[in-house]
Amino acid sequence: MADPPLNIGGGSLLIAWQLQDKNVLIVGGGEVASHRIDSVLTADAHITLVAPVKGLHARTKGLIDMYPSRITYYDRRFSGPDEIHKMDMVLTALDDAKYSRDICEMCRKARVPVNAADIPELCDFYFGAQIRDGPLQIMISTNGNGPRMAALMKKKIQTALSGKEGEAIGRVGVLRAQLKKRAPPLPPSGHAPDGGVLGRRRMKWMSEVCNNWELEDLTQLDDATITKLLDEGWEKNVVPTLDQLKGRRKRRQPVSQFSQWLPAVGSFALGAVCATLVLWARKR
Ligand SMILES: C[C@@]1(CC(=O)O)c2cc3[nH]c(cc4nc(cc5[nH]c(cc(n2)[C@H]1CCC(=O)O)[C@@](C)(CC(=O)O)[C@@H]5CCC(=O)O)C(CC(=O)O)=C4CCC(=O)O)c(CCC(=O)O)c3CC(=O)O
Ligand SMILES: NC(=O)C1=CN([C@@H]2O[C@H](COP(=O)(O)OP(=O)(O)OC[C@H]3O[C@@H](n4cnc5c(N)ncnc54)[C@H](O)[C@@H]3O)[C@@H](O)[C@H]2O)C=CC1
Repeated sequence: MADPPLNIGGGSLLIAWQLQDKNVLIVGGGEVASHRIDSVLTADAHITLVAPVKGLHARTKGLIDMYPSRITYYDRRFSGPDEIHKMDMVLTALDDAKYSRDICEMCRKARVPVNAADIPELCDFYFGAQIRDGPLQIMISTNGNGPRMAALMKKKIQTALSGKEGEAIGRVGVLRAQLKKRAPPLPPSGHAPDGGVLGRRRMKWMSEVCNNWELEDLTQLDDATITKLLDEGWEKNVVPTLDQLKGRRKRRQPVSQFSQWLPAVGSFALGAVCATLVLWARKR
């Protein structure tokens, strides 16, 4: 095994926090709060939003109207620690740093994780620039150094993506779920009778499918093709290609312009050499 790195530390923990059906309190209703609402709704949590109506940004207003069953809105100022206790997370986006500070303190006492958009040093976690394509979620963080730089890095990364990744990953998710049904990770007893041999074979096979298949081919994994891949691949312990599964001949590699013209150019050159030799021989 490789040695552990020497200069470890100085970063933050990058995790995909599961918030389904959890309660998130957002204090403040400006533009920053509106983007917090987007992020929290994407994670399927329930939002309690506390902000006086006169300070609401149009975007925030729109979201409150659009998702009445997912956002419980209170037209008032934050009222105190009682608002925090039942929360799984608190986000403040206020124009009043003193207030943000007080709320952070209350959260710390109640051991509720908190992010204050205007006070990085009091945040338990930071937001980042996000790229989302279905199940693919990429977060770019500069760890508080340059939020605008995170937005610029996002644009760079976006240009490197084809747009097919989310769909391909979604289909891999369905394949994995079907495979786990055929070869369950653990029996109800919680103890693998074969010492984990099946589990290791399952993971190796799954990794090989991801490694060997083109992204484009993975997007073609409809339900019927998944069943076929499991029958003819997993059950026989091989990883067939999409072409093999569909009974197609291997697709030809695209030929370059040059190799396409090579035979014609070659024949012409050979003809020219022969003609020159004949003429030269006649002259002599
Ligand atoms: C620490 C952090 C806390 C947190 O918010 O979690 C934080 C803090 C602060 N941001 C401030 C300003 C700006 N923030 C942005 C933009 C974004 N800020 C985001 C995250 C974070 N911002 C966290 C660190 C993330 C990291 O380091 O990677 C992004 C990535 C995600 C998001 O907010 O959802 C989102 C881009 C998303 C996208 O475009 O995709 C822009 C540019 C713009 O709006 O285009 C500016 C103006 C230019 C500038 O200052 O750089 C100020 C006021 C500073 C002041 O008053 O001078 C503070 C407070 C302070 O630093 O004191
Ligand atoms: N982290 C980030 O990405 C960024 C953070 N910021 C910071 O985020 C904060 C919010 O920015 P904006 O949304 O543009 O501000 P904003 O001024 O548009 O909104 C502030 C909101 O807080 C509400 N508010 C004020 N006191 C309140 C209280 N006691 N209880 C409930 N609600 C209250 C106001 O009614 C308003 O809705 C600012 O401090 C700003 O400096 C700004 C840009 C980016």
